[in-house]
Amino acid sequence: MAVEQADAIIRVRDVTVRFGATEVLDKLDLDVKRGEILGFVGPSGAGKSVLTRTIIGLVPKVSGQIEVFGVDLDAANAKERRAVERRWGILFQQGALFSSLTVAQNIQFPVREYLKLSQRLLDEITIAKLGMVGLAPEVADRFPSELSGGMIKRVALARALALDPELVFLDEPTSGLDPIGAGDFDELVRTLQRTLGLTVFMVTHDLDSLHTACDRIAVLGDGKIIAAGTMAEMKASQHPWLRSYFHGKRARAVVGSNTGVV
Ligand SMILES: Nc1ncnc2c1ncn2[C@@H]1O[C@H](COP(=O)(O)OP(=O)(O)OP(=O)(O)O)[C@@H](O)[C@H]1O
Repeated sequence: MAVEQADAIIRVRDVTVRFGATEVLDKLDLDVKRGEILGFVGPSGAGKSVLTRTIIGLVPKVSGQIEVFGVDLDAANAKERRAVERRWGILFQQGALFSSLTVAQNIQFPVREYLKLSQRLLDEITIAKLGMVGLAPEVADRFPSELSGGMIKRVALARALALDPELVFLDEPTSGLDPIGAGDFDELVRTLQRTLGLTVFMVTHDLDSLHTACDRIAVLGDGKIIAAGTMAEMKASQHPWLRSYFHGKRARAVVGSNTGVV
């Protein structure tokens, strides 16, 4: 395998996705590198969730190729595909916990799907994952309706980490959280990425997250990646959408708060 390919955990090439006559992704190319947190931004409705869902196989593409961990997911047989899926974790928008299951049952759900383990071991894994995301063991027996929004996000992250993935997809993980809760969550993602060596693909609208958590940013517009690079590169871009996003009123507020300037 070429070095270049080995370093791209996700490799998207020439991917087109349509719903009826509407083309959402148009021959899109994107690499997500090993060990990075990639922030994926773009206007509302641009297709960020669609790309995420296409990569994980929930949305069919018209054409193009997607490799994850060097495996072409179209060419893979069911067993090979399952082996790839076993190596990633997903936190969907809104947390998406099963409301009729306890926190423990939610976290154990993906583990049961792939592994046959004793209940004792499953309970140990649950407590360990809750600890990783900063939650006490007592939370295990609660139902999602008994949790705050921030706790739901943390439990959803614990579930995404249940199988010790190398790659995690986070779809707007800080949406609905207050700025302090969102900041804490960004810090948690950053710490986990560093300590576990995770690669993170994060769809976000949160400028704070882009500043504090992401190594690189990719911007989606008109069905393609219109820019990809560091925050400094995004800020230097003359592209109109990037200029208004990274230099607009909200962006100035974020930069101000990051530097302690009010
Ligand atoms: N299953 C579907 N059937 C038809 N159209 C769809 C489907 N899923 C998404 N779309 C359309 O694809 C476009 C992109 O949607 P998507 O949810 O990916 O946007 P997004 O960039 O994630 O937006 P947001 O930032 O608001 O979450 C939208 O126009 C949406 O209506």
